[in-house]
Amino acid sequence: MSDILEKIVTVKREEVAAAVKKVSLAAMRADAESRVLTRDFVGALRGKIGRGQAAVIAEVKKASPSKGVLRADFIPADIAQSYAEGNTGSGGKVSAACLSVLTDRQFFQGQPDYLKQARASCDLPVLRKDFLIDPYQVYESRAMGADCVLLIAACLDDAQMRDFEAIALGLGMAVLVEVHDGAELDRALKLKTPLMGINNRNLRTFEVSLDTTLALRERVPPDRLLVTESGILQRADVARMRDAGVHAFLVGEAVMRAPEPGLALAELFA
Ligand SMILES: O=C(O)c1ccccc1NCC(=O)[C@H](O)[C@H](O)COP(=O)(O)O
Repeated sequence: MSDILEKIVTVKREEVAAAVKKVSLAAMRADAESRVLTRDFVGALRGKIGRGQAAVIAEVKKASPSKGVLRADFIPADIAQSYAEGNTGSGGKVSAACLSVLTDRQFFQGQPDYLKQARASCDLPVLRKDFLIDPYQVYESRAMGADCVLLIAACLDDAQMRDFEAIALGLGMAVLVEVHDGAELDRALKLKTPLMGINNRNLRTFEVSLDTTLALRERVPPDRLLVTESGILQRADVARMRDAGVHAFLVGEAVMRAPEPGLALAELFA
């Protein structure tokens, strides 16, 4: 595990230990199980692709470890609405299929309330973007309203990925499993989820290369839905991915830095 991941995981263990003291695992589980209405994350992505449109998971991210603060006027509800409404780029109307909301406080300046605010402001399914290392956080994700959780292969062993996936699916959530290399992809393909995220950002060096997706894409079977993550900054990046048969995107920085995120989305995916 890289230095930054090591630090993040250490903080997450501390956060979980503190959270369990306030709300027990049993109480968090009961809260999660009482929230039965999830929005269909996979269906939203497949729907866009079926209509020949880009399937975009648009991110609500105030800051990141690699780039610092991305946006000073950070109002999650407004940003989410802007993504959901979309805009008309030169190629027609474009809107997001889903949202991704950073809930990590220490490294991304996020918080669970941002997810709640973003979800309440629109009808898009929402990914909780955080570093899950304990089952407690999977229940917590549903309790805060998430429709999908992220499982990062670099942070989890096979048994954890399988167990966390089972909990998430049992709660009606989708699972986006994230990989960065072939060994992680092989492990991820043992899961049931169709959502395979290939992160173009090396979490150790922060170096971003779209070649990561291009190198791994042929190893993703056709029954899975490949999501290319990170580093999609300009229309040429989108075109490169489309030429390679990749139609689902997780995009943060490019749209978060723009004055009007929905307009930036439309221009990027026109
Ligand atoms: O964004 C970071 O600096 C980062 C650092 C360490 C671990 C994860 C990190 N980002 C999480 C993400 O996966 C991105 O927010 C997401 O893929 C969007 O990426 P981008 O479009 O490049 O903002």
